[in-house]
Amino acid sequence: MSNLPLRAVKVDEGLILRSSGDVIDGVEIRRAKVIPDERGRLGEIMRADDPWFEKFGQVYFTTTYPGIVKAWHFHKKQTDHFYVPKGLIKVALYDERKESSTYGTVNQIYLGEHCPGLVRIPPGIQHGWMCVGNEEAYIINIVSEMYDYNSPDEYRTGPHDNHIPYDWERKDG
Ligand SMILES: Cc1cn([C@H]2C[C@H](O)[C@@H](COP(=O)(O)OP(=O)(O)O[C@H]3O[C@@H](C)C(=O)[C@@H](O)[C@H]3O)O2)c(=O)[nH]c1=O
Repeated sequence: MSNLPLRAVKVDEGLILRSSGDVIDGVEIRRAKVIPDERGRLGEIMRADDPWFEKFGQVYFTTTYPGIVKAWHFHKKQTDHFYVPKGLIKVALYDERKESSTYGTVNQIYLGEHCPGLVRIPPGIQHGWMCVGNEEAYIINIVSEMYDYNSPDEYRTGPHDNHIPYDWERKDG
């Protein structure tokens, strides 16, 4: 499948979404507050009175080594919220919900310690990321469901050879 062309759309201060159309219906993206001082940094991620907050399933971290792609995944029940405190990733999303107003749309956004932000991904959206920095990236995922060891809500498609109109190749310029 050939790539869909992506154009830049500013979604919040300092966060540029690249999209083949609109922001995917149900996806939310925002800049996150980081407060530095002479001792280090403190970053807010999510709180119980957050308009995005639905319910608590679990929080976990996962990491990715430079150049590695973790994709494509989607969930039938689970909503994900990604935050990247260390390193840099490009997150790609593809809406393959046939009933969606943004069906067929690709979104891509960079998240990392220099562009702190939170991305909310509802069920049914194909998603994944590539570590594009030169150090291991740390991803915190706040999810609405607990991981079911016997029957994970994880549906996977290979990262490169697939029906999704997006490729992970670096774009030099
Ligand atoms: C989530 C989870 C996984 N695991 C296990 C399953 C597996 O053996 C190992 C690694 O899990 P995964 O292969 O799912 O890890 P990973 O590929 O890093 O998973 C993540 O990928 C990105 C792209 C996403 O979108 C996330 O939703 C998440 O699925 O950890 C747990 O034991 N407990 C958990 O809570």
